Amino acid sequence: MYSFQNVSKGPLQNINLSIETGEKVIIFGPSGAGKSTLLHLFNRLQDPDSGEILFNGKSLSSYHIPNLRTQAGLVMQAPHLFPGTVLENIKYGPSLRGKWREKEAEELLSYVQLPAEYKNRDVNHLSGGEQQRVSLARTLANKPDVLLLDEPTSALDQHTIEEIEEVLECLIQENQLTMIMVTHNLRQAKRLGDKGLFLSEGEILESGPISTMLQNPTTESLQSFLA
Ligand SMILES: Nc1ncnc2c1ncn2[C@@H]1O[C@H](COP(=O)(O)OP(=O)(O)OP(=O)(O)O)[C@@H](O)[C@H]1O
Repeated sequence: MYSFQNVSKGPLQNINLSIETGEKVIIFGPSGAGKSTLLHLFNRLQDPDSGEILFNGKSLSSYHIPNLRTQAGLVMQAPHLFPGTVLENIKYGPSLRGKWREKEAEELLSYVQLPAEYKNRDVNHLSGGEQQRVSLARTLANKPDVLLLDEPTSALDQHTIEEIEEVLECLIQENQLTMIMVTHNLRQAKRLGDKGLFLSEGEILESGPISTMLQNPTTESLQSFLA
């Protein structure tokens, strides 16, 4: 699905990686390693300084950016909702493309485990966890193939983190999404991911099955990061 060939950008040096359809990839590592920069390359929030990225066999730079961002939807740490109701936020993307059916609202809300009557609520009156669910529903409304998650639960309390993780697990499985997530939460990495990329000072120092990486790190850098 994705192939990075000698990609450099800002802090990132010579990144080579491949991600297959349906994989659940965790990007983790110390603060400032370049994790967000790497995530932003997947839907062209940033473009490489050098090297090439292929998406489904075609150069990422040849994609029409709005179409690409519909296919590869990003959910950020703090939900960026615009003022208005839950429904207005959710239907915005598909309405622009003339692809909105009113009955989808309830389905989307049920995916993120919010009651149907929430559709008429003002987003400014929702809790942080509820806003993050609406943010997820808004991304899902575009029917993405890839979900890009940038520390989606870091602003939430433990109970809400677990609820959002459950939502993510279900919707990724039901919609057979490819997930690429940056997280500092290693328990979350193990719960939601199957492949890990350990990034330090702009380089991928270790990759493989996430549970193996966390249990038996092979590089000294990962060992000391986990210690
Ligand atoms: N285009 C760029 N050119 C030069 N430096 C950059 C560029 N983009 C980001 N940086 C710098 O690279 C460093 C890594 O940024 P990034 O946000 O990707 O790290 P991170 O691993 O996500 O960090 P954190 O865990 O703290 O969020 C930062 O110091 C940032 O200022």
